[in-house]
Amino acid sequence: AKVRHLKWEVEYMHWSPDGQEGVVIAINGQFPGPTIRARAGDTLHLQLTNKLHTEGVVIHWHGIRQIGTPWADGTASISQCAINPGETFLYRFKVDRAGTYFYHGHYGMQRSAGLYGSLIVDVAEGEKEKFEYDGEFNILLSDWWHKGSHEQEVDLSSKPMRWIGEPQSLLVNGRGQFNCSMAAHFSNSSAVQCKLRGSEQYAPYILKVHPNKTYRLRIASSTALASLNLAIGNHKMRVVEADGNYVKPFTVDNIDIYSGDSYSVLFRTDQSSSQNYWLSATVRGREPHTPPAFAILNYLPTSASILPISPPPPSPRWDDYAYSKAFSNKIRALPGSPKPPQTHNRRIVLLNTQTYINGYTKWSINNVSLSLPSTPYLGSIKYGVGNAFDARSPPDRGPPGYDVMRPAPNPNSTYGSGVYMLKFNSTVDVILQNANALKENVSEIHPWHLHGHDFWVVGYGEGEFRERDAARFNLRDPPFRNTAVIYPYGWTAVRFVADNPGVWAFHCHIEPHLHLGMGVVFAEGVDLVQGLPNAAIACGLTGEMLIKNGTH
Ligand SMILES: O=C1O[C@H]([C@@H](O)CO)C(O)=C1O
Repeated sequence: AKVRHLKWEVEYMHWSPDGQEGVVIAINGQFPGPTIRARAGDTLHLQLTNKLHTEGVVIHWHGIRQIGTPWADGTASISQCAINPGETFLYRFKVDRAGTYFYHGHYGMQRSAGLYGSLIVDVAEGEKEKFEYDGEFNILLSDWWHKGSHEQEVDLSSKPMRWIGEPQSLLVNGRGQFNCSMAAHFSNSSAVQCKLRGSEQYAPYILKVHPNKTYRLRIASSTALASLNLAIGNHKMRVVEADGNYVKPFTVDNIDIYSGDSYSVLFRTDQSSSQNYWLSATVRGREPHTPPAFAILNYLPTSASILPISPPPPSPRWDDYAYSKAFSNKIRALPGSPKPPQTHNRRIVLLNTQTYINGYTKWSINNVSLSLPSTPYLGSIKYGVGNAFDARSPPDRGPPGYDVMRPAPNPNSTYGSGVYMLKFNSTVDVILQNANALKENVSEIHPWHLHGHDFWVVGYGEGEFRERDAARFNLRDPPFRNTAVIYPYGWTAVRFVADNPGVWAFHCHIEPHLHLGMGVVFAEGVDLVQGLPNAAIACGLTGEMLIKNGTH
């Protein structure tokens, strides 16, 4: 195993992700940020310098569990103090398991501003993957708005809330087309055909393949909002990995991918090599106002500039939830994967509701809308600093008798910064309970992401979760993941072991929803945390503590 040294500078730059110029948060002048490639067991030693002139920054390593390094999780107000302009922070952590991961900003809405990139961990030297392939590609999916992220933050925090709406474009590896479509000739919209030379910042990503080979396609979604369906025209995909864990392989025409998810699929280049093919991503779960994203599967020696002659692959209707649920249900752990404990110590039901606080629109969990404290939890809990956050734990259940099928009779909630204190090494069930939003007959998809752990996705259900539903949990081959979706008016049950000392966010990965309070905070074994760097706690009340102790 190696120590990999990286030096990154984060700064705004002009960029045209979709043909219209805006500003993005770039890393070392790149958008998306550089792809990190390491081997399982390696340590990343990453010096991050904040070159944003007037705002802090942090980066979260999505899917990396940060075992023993909770201060490196990159969550502002939770694991560390935001890195101030001009400052350099050292992220040092182990990538302990091969898989497809990514990284992104976790402060305000910096992910929406384009702060993201891929993190690929190969198997350790001398080890073999559990499946074979001749080559691989990596795709990071995202969505893009023409309105800047700061204005979006203001819109969301206004009274009444101004919703950000649907993205203008979907991006594949940071590339999309807004002013034109590569598939205009197949569509009945007024889109004009793109005339691209290939050198544009928004030219499509090209996957160059040789015929009759097997390729691994790594896919991760860093979208701020959009749930997606991804397909490769005329090609089937065999799903082999989800969120850094092997799954029992299964073959499909297309996959659903929610924000925070990652997958590996294998595909065989068994089609005519005199043509190229579409790779497309379309919106699911929200009425689409965003055209599909395209990349080109280019069969060599055919020229990449020859557009596919077949229409883009069909995608399911945006509101065909049965289709999505069928896909979710196909995802099972590969035999030999970690098995869930057969019993639990605590069951927490998290009711997801859209609410008001003094007329401001919020998202709330058990009627509490997460409001992050100015002193990061990890330091304040470790050092027992008082009054850093709400001392009262948030509730383990929503209001009794709540009707998840209807708008709440009383839609008001309150702010909170309390923490779910989990007993170290205990087994925790969390039931994510969806409900009707503020408007009648509206309930949306929310992909929930857990930091510091993987969980077993042990069940999905419709309507309100009842204790007897637990008898149907899949404790035999549930997938081990870090992100799980809740479907409209449904519930999703996950189980995990609280065995990683630290303070961990668990939240909806839709960035505007998190910004509006849709998350909770778990803490376990914080007294066991070692080696908290001063730079991670040098703000707020822990910063004052450092000064008093003369360590500063
Ligand atoms: O948080 C959200 O707000 C809007 C809508 O509910 C109010 O405009 C929407 O679709 C969300 O996901």
